[in-house]
Amino acid sequence: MNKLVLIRHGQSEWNLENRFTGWQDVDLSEKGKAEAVQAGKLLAQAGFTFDIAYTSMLKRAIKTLHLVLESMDLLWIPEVKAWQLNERYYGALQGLNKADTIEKYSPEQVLTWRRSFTVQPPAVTAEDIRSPLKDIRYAAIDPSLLPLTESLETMMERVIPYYQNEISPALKSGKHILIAAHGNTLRGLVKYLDHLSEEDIVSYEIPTGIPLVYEMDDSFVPLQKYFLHSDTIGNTVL
Ligand SMILES: O=C(O)[C@@H](CO)OP(=O)(O)O
Repeated sequence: MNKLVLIRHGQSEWNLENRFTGWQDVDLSEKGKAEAVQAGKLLAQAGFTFDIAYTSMLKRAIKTLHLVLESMDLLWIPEVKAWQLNERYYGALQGLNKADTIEKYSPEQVLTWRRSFTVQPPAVTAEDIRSPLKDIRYAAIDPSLLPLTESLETMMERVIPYYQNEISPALKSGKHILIAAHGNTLRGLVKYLDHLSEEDIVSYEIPTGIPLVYEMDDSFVPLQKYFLHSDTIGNTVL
């Protein structure tokens, strides 16, 4: 049985403050750190091990990965940081409070910005302080690839090719893989792996800091998936 483990970062400071985050590089909250440590303990207890890990260029995912690996005594494994695994770029909404934004526009408008497959939130300008073009960590990347806003659909245009070209070959070579990323990055990956429709993915949510385990057949077709909670251990089917 081939397994692939995905984990959304633990609760971030802006999850806690209910703010649109996207590519803003906010830290984990204390609860988020504890979630990551607990996830690592559960993975170790359930007998998981990893040969390589993939994460984004944002510290909430990187720190989650490190806390998980530290809990598993696997800090030594190779890790790859890829901007393609960054959270969906939330454009000009980044930094705003979600409840205030509902008040200012409407619940329907905010829901559309948050969960529509195709609608992009308002873009930032290239000069905006939040623009990836202003961020040194993306300086080596072709600027035409860097987003100023993204829908789930356009985000998947970077996430899925990265999965197909980098992660899937490693999986097929027999490596045990952990991906520590973000709510929407992982929603996009789940949509791809499970062939979900645009309608189905709208209501699919991924909690912070809970490992999502894919079991795959010999052709790496997903057979089933489950969240690893303490009560899941010993009972791997949800
Ligand atoms: O703010 C964000 O970047 C994301 C994830 O926290 O929020 P949402 O749930 O609205 O996609």
